[in-house]
Amino acid sequence: MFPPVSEQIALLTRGAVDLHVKAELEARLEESRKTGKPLRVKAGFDPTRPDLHLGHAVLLSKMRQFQDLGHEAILLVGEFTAMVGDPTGKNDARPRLSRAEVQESAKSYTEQAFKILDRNKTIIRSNSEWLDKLTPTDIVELMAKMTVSRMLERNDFSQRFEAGRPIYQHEFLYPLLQGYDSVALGNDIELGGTDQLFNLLVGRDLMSKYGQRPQMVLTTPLLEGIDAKVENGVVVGAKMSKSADNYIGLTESPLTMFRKVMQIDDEVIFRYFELLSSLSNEAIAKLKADKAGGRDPREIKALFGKEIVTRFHDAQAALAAEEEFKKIYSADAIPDNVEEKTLTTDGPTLWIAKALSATGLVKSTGEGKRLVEQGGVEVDKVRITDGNFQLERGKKYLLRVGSKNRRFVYVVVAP
Ligand SMILES: Nc1ncnc2c1ncn2[C@@H]1O[C@H](COP(=O)(O)OP(=O)(O)OP(=O)(O)O)[C@@H](O)[C@H]1O
Repeated sequence: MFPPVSEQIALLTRGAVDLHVKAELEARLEESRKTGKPLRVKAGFDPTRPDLHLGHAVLLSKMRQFQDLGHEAILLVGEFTAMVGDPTGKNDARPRLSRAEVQESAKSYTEQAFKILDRNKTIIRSNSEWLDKLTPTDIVELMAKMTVSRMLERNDFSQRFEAGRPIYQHEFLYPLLQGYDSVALGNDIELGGTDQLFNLLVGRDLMSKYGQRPQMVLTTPLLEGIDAKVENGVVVGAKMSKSADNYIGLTESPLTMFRKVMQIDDEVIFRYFELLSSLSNEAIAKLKADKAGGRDPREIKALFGKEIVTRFHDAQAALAAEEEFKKIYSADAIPDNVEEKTLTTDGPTLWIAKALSATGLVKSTGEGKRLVEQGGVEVDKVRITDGNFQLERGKKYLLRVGSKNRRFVYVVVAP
């Protein structure tokens, strides 16, 4: 019932960063073919915020591959652990959430996960099922299985410790509780982003210490946010996350998704192709060569934008989003619904900075003047850089600010 092991390995290891135990994975896949028992694959998400984004899609897509090969996916909702707060990558302890907040987020995000996972082949479990029931004795036993020095091996903890920043006791509990989830589930493998490696390995250790067969661990790359850049050939930037506001959410509208894709750096877009596109490596290499050969990078980004909108909405929405985007944002396009405002002036003319601030395109005349001098303003499609530029009474002008997020207003200066 399962495809040959070599085929499964080829697919599952594509794009995986750490696979600690490739030989073990081969052996367990072999075993599952013999017994007909699927591997049980765990991935945990803490419902700290109600939305999933393309970064999460990297992990969920790997999970989906396991499902497509006939294995069993366990989507572990970290209801309990979200209240503790994962210290991974954090300089400070996270704010802790209430149960009601967590339950609300959990509902929306399991639904969103089914945009990628096969609903009929997914088991959803919440770690409140077992963690709520742990007694103080159980917790002492759990804590006795890990040393403080092992915890301090973790970069974010050791850095905080050395810098004299507080590490609270409950933060040490987090990896233990996440690991205990694996003990409770008895899964064969756990998936996570590379930032989760420490937590996943704690789970592996704990399973052995509780006398179970230890889980295998497979991590997937972290997708950088839409604000990432390339420096010396390397993608640099924070990982995509809601808190950094550099994300593309799985439920965002087709136009928003498409617009955000078009905002991505011309080089960084290839990272998105590699991690999320269904194009083959050869096809992606060809796009890179096209770009080097002078192909307009916007065309390449639009290909990715359409693929993503098609995946999370549909093909028709993707075409419509591209059309709409061109209308609003392409070089000379003026959108259909530009507002018109009539402004009055006491003098013979109206100062451009005043017009910009009166229409709300900028917050103050100071900001307006600066923006003009920096070249961020067009009047009737012509860029102006004179901070004292004047508009004449009785005339109508089209003002535009911004380059990526362009905004327009028609201004009529009252006679
Ligand atoms: N940008 C990303 N790219 C790839 N994987 C990601 C990304 N962000 C989160 N993940 C992975 O998704 C899983 C669930 O992450 P989770 O929802 O707990 O978010 P998180 O990493 O704690 O984000 P945040 O710090 O914004 O709350 C983890 O395995 C994590 O590594």
